[in-house]
Amino acid sequence: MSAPLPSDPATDPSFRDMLDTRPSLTMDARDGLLFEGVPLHVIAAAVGTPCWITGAETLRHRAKALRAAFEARNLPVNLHFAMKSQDHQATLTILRQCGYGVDIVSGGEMQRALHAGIQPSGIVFSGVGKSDAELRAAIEHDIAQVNVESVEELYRLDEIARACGRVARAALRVNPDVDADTHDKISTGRAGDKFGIEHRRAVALYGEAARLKNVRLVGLAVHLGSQMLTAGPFREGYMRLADMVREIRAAGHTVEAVDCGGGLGIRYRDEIAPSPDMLAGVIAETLGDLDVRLSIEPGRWLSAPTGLLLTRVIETKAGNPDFVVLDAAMNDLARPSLYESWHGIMPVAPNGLTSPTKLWDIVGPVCESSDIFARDRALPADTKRGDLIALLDTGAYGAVMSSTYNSRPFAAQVLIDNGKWDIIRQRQSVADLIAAETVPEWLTAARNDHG
Ligand SMILES: Cc1ncc(COP(=O)(O)O)c(C=O)c1O
Ligand SMILES: N[C@@H](CCCC[NH3+])C(=O)O
Repeated sequence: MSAPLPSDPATDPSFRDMLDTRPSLTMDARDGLLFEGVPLHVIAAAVGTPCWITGAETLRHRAKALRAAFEARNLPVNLHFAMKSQDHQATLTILRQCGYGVDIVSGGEMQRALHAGIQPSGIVFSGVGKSDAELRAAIEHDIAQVNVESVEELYRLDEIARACGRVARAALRVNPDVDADTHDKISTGRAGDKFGIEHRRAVALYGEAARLKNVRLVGLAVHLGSQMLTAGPFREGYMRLADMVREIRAAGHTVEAVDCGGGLGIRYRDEIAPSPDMLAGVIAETLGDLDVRLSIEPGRWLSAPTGLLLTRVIETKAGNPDFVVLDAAMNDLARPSLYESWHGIMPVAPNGLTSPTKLWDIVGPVCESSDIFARDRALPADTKRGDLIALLDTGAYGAVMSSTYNSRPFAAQVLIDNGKWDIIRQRQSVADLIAAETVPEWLTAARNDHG
C-alpha cells in the first residue's frame, strides 16, 4: 500500500480558489480552462495527451519579479536558475534573455546551458558527485565557479586543473546543519545529509586550500533544501555562513563571493508562500554588509507555476473508492508518488467550475500502487472517459523527472507565448524507445531453448 496523499476535502482549495491564485489560468464560458489565454482543449486536440504546457510570460514575469525584489533593496545579486527543475532549451533561452545564468548539477546540464547560449561566466556547478570528466569540462569551459562538496573533491579538482594547466575558481559548499523545515526527501543542509562540507571543518579547509596551486577559492556556497516556506531556516543558514566568512577573513584569507542556493517555496495548495522580498530581506540582513558578490540559485519558485500537465481521463472506475484513471502517470509526474506532494487538479471543461463534485481517487495507469496523484479529491461527479484534466504547478521537477517506465514514452511539450503556441518537444514514440536498444547477434542466432 502507498501512503495516503494529504488531500483534505474539508480544507482543499476550490477550483475557484485555484483560479484566483494563479494569474496564468482563466476559465472561459465557451472554451473552458485557458493557460496564458490559450484554450487547453485546442492543444489537446492538436498534440494529444499527456502533454506538458509551459507559459513563457509567466516565466518572464517571475524572473523579473525576483530580480526586482533585490533591486528594490539595492542589493546586487547574480541570478542562477537551478535548471534541474526545468531544463528545456526554450526555458533556458527565456531566462538567458532575462539576464539569468544557471546552477548545474551535471555535465549534461552544462552542455544544455551552453547550447542555449548561457555564457560560461553565468554557470555555477554544484553536486555531490562530479566525475573527473565533468570537472575537466567545467575547467576547460572556464565556468564561473565549481561549488566543491567534499575535501576529496577539492583535492581532485586541484589535480585535474593542474593536468589542464589551469586554475579553477571554486567555492566550498558548506553543510550548515540547519533544518529547512520541509519534506524530509528534499532537505539538503542537515548534518547527515549527503550535501556539502561539514561547517566545522570548512573554515580550516578554506585555509588549507589557500596552499593549492590550481584552485582559487572565491568563497562559500550553501543550499538548505527545497520548498522552504519560512524565513527562519534561511536566516539561520545565512547567519552561519556570515559567521564563517568573518572567521575565514580573520584568519587572513579572502572571501569574495557567497552563493545562497535556492529553496524558495511556492503555494501548491494553501501554503502561505514566501515572497522574493522575504528572501532579499533575509539575505540583506545576514550577508548584506559583508562586501561579497552574492548569488542565488532559485529553481522551483521560478519554474513551478509556469507549467501544467494536461491529461485525459481513460476510464472512471466505480467502487470504493471511485477512481478516475488518467492517461498521465507517475512516470510523467513523479512528485506525488515520491513525496506525497499535493498538486491542484482541475477539470478543463467550461462547466467544470459549476458542476456538483464528488471525491475520487485520481490515479495513472502504471502498474504500481503508488501511481496515485491524489486520494479523496473533488472532481465533477459526472467526470467521464475522454474528459480533460489539468495537473497544476508542474513546471518544476515535472517533465525533467519523467521516465519511460512501463514503456510509456516521454510526453509532448508545448510552449505558449503571448497567444502563440508551439510544440517544443515531440511526443516520443515506442519506436524511439526500441530504436535505442540492440540485441546482440549471438543472442538472435541462438536456438530457442524450447527446441
Ligand atoms: C545546489 C542547489 N541549488 C539550487 C537548488 C534549487 O532548489 P529550489 O528548486 O528549491 O529553488 C537545488 C535543489 O534543491 C540545489 O540542490
Ligand atoms: N525533486 C524535488 C526537489 C529536489 C530539489 C533538488 N535537490 C521536488 O520535486 O520537490
